[in-house]
Amino acid sequence: MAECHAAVTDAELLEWPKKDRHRFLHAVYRVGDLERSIKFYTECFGMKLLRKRDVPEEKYSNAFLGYGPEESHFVLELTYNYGVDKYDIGTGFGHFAIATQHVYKMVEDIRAKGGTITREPGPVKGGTTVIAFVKDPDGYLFELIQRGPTPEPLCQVMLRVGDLERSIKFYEKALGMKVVKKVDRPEQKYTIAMLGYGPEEETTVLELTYNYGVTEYTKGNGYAQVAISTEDVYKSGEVVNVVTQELGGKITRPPGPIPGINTKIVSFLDPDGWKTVSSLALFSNNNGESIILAVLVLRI
Ligand SMILES: C[C@@H](O)C(=O)SC[C@H](NC(=O)CC[C@H](N)C(=O)O)C(=O)NCC(=O)O
Repeated sequence: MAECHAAVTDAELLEWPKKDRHRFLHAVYRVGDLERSIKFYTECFGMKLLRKRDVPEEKYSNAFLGYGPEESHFVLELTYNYGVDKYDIGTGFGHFAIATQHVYKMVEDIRAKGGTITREPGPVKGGTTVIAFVKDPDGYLFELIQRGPTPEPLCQVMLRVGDLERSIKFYEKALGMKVVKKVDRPEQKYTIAMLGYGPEEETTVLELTYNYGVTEYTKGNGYAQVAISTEDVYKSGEVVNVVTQELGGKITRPPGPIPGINTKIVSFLDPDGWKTVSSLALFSNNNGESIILAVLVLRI
């Protein structure tokens, strides 16, 4: 009887992420020289510096960059830890992607400014979309993708996973994401799934890549996390608890406030060992009014 009751409760709980208001908020990663990164992202990628903050008591600074305000756009949160000028990016993190109408021109402009092009512009192997890859000053890769005009140029976070179907189930169940595209390229021996909350041409997606036969990657210590909004961090924590029991992963920080600031978080590991956190943030609703939502943060 008790088991039956628990099953019903879990089933009801798993409905919550489908109703929740999720969106990709920001990605956090560590850089060795904040001013160098700001110069590169503003001059080479055309991003705006949205804000900076220094936290001397904890010996770090942040810079927030992107193509629009944090209240409505996905942004990059760069962290500089005092005195640390180098990070290991690992093999699991893939890239961030920028959608542009002009990949060839953007590449030439970046090259002229001294940027490193690691993959020249041209159709993706096995497909037709024109892409290029650029390495930032810390070694993080940015894929440039040729597309029409988009409200969200910062369009992908690519992570490699060891079992794509398991990961898809995890992100669908725990975070209410949907598979918006799946591509298998047997010739190139990989499958990718784009997961998110809307069409990939309009909103940021999580691109999960499965390379045939590869189940393990290193995490490094550079890339940190992606933040996803939720209206109720406690309910989301309960959902994650259920999902991790079924699919793997675990909660690493239970839902609750961060001392001293008006932010609530929960953190968890996904089945590949990517971590998750949650917090509170300001957003604008469809009427342009500011509202407060809780935030889930995926972290590796
Ligand atoms: C448009 C969309 O299909 C892409 O851009 S996919 C990009 C493609 N991805 C991979 O190859 C993933 C597997 C790879 N082994 C990895 O782990 O990164 C890519 O990067 N293609 C490179 C190319 O030169 O076309």
